[in-house]
Amino acid sequence: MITFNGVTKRYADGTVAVDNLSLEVPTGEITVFVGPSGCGKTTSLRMINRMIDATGGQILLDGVDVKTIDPPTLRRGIGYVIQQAGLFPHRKIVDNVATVPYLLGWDKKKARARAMELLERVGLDLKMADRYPFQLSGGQQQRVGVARALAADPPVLLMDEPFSAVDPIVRASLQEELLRLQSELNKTIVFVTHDIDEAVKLGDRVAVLRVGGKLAQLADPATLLTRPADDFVREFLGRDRGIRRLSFVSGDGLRLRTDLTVPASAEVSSLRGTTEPWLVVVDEDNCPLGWIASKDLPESGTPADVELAPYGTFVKGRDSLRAALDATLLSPSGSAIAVDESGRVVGVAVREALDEELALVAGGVGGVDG
Ligand SMILES: Nc1ncnc2c1ncn2[C@@H]1O[C@H](COP(=O)(O)OP(=O)(O)OP(=O)(O)O)[C@@H](O)[C@H]1O
Repeated sequence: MITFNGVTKRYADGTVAVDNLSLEVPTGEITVFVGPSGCGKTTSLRMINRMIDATGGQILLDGVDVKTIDPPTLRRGIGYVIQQAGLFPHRKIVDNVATVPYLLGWDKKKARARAMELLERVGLDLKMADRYPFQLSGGQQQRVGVARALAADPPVLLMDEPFSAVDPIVRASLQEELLRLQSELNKTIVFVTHDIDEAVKLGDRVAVLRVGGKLAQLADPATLLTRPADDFVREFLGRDRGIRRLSFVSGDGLRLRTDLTVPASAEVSSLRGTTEPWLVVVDEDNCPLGWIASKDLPESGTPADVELAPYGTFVKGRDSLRAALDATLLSPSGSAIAVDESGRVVGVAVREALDEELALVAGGVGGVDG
């Protein structure tokens, strides 16, 4: 565990970048520092590995004041990832990743084997190993940066805006990759970003800082979105925090109907007279093909003869209520199709089911939070 105990950083010119910061970073979790530019996120992060020394208070690593540990020893147990990866341009990728093992005196073969294992782990093609950084895309370089930080298997990982220099799609995949890695590795991660969406996606806990390096709120994402501590946090979270909060509510509570599917090969005469306004047409594997309005059913033949309306799906057992709501908004029927991991229909959440669930969520919030 990392503990900030009344930590202050006053730079030589008098700027107070961090002011009496107290918080705990629990072992094996991702804690995100988020806040506007200049609020002291990077300074706070770098005081952990003593790239910057605090001018007041204490930072404890598993109960030991980091000031009592000499910086090289301290940093051996702390991986560090920065924006644009910060790779050595004149070293091959494999040697970049093996930097710390080399420094630790591992023999070259063992260090390179470890590097190759890590490249694979962060999802890079091993063909990249013998390239130089400039021969990789920004997203690939960022993966190398993560691999390098993990090379000596440090229990703590500091990440300073590691994904902010890549486009939104690559960024989303790097975030997914980090969550996947973390589910295997359980590192203690401190992650700095100015992007609140990234913070609530990645953080087990999110520390919102305000300019002057003061802690505005420390909470898990769902609590942060539901109960922002003050106007500053509320504004920083943005206007759609009610919707975003649904990302943290499972879609599993939705009541599903299983009587609304019809095979594409069905003889429609058997369906005429149905009182259901919309049905899901499925293929022979029970995967959805689209919605059909019962008023559009042909006189004879099959639903396959009709142009089907678009649909949205969510994966039961995995996706959030937000994904289910999104799925309803993609369907003229106003219902969301629930599928299993392989895309087969397991049921339909009709509008009333959504309403019931949303009412429960709103009820669960309770109290007045503005
Ligand atoms: N070496 C320095 N000397 C004086 N002031 C500094 C120094 N480094 C940072 N600062 C100031 O300390 C404050 C906090 O800076 P810091 O880089 O920690 O913020 P940040 O939240 O990481 O910002 P950003 O999101 O823009 O990177 C800022 O006002 C900055 O100008």
